[in-house]
Amino acid sequence: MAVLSVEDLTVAYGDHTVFKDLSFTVNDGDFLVVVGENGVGKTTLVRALLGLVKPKAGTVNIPTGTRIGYVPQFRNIDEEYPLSIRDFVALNSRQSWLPWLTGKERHALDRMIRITDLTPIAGRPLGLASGGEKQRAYLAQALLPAPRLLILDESTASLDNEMKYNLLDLVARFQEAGLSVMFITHDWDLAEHYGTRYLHMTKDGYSTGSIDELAELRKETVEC
Ligand SMILES: Nc1ncnc2c1ncn2[C@@H]1O[C@H](COP(=O)(O)OP(=O)(O)OP(=O)(O)O)[C@@H](O)[C@H]1O
Repeated sequence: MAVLSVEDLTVAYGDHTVFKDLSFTVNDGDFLVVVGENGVGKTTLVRALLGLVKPKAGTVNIPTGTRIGYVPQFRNIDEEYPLSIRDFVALNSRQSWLPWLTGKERHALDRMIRITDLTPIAGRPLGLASGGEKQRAYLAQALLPAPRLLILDESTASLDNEMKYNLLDLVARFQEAGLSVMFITHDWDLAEHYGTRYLHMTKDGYSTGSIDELAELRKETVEC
């Protein structure tokens, strides 16, 4: 079943059309990798999917009640940031109106912290965490409400290779359990390793298809 289907989507900032007539679908359990050069509109697409920019034309269809988790491209967390890793992850946990966490919420939080290997450092201020630890905390926060679709915008860009694979292995475990993933990246190796489908955006248009087709496309493309 489709978690997300985009039809003939056109987004512009003023007179500047970023992309035009874009159509693709993400089904349950898909790992869609979105690749393309700087400035082709990958982040703009995510913003349109999240309702942060209004499309000029076309539609974004997401079944009612679908939860979306989102890990953005940049976050400025400075060293003074006061929340612990645990409290930061917990910001996304409150499902009830109560000002404190219920037993069930606390249980889900502890479980997520464990799965994302944050237990030994959960009490540490987020601002003092390493880049990789921060990424795991952002991921844990996004996954806590059990989204059906997770959008990762360049979430591995600042990590070394081993950390990139660690983080995405974690994401892949959730995908095996049914999560759909949309991963924006410049890294075609990562895209081929984890993706099941691809969306390649260019200045002149786009293509989409299975991950095997991405491997073919890669041979013909200079940008990777
Ligand atoms: N708020 C805005 N107002 C006007 N133009 C914008 C705005 N945000 C982005 N743009 C422009 O839209 C185009 C697409 O930007 P976007 O950030 O979506 O590209 P991208 O593919 O994510 O790039 P990158 O890979 O460098 O992150 C760029 O030309 C950018 O300058």
